[in-house]
Amino acid sequence: MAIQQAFVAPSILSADFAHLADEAAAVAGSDWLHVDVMDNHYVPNLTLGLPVVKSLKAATGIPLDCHLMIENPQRWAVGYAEAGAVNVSFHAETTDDPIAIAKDLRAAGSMAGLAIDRDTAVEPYLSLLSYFDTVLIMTIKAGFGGQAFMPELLAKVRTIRQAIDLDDLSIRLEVDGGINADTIQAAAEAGADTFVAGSAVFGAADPAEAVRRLRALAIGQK
Ligand SMILES: O=C(CO)[C@H](O)[C@H](O)COP(=O)(O)O
Ligand SMILES: [Fe+2]
Repeated sequence: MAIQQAFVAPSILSADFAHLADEAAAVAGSDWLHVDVMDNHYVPNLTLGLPVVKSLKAATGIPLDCHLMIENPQRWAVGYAEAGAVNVSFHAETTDDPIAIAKDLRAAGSMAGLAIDRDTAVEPYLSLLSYFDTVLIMTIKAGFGGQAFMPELLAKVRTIRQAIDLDDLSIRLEVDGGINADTIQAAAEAGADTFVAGSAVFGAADPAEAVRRLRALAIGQK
């Protein structure tokens, strides 16, 4: 069944980490709140982990979309599901057994997400899609916010969209990196339905308005 509604997921990577509850409240109308977990191993950057996600879960009603940029996701991913995240994405590059992690995530009550980094092809994963509820295509190299969108990576979005539609799968197709008012329409046209935006939301004078504008652009209203 095709997903109809476009989701905008502000990334708290670009928020003020000393005031995360307030920052979440500033984007209360968002569909998901995107939480970038980085371990300084898979990516050369360090952000936050399970204790912060647990506290955020208690502080906001926005469903948490955890993007794990960490090694050894088989050890850690389920904890984020148990902490109440609606979706937990781990990187295909970090495991030899993505199916096992996906099954564990679903069993723990969250959606299972497969994230694909800039330099990774999607074709080897097409046969695994039924184990996943979301696919996150990086439109930058994972690791830092504020990077420029790479339109050539939308070819991967088109490939995944085709596979989802061919098999009538219920999968959210998420794009992450450099999404803003100038790039979101191209991502939507390629087939994305879920849009992560960090600097374009938390760098805006009015983050709530930025979310509304991005959603409207994604559904072609402006
Ligand atoms: O996963 C990420 C970085 O690895 C972030 O979600 C992403 O960078 C969002 O920030 P921006 O919209 O500023 O690019
Ligand atoms: Fe992310």
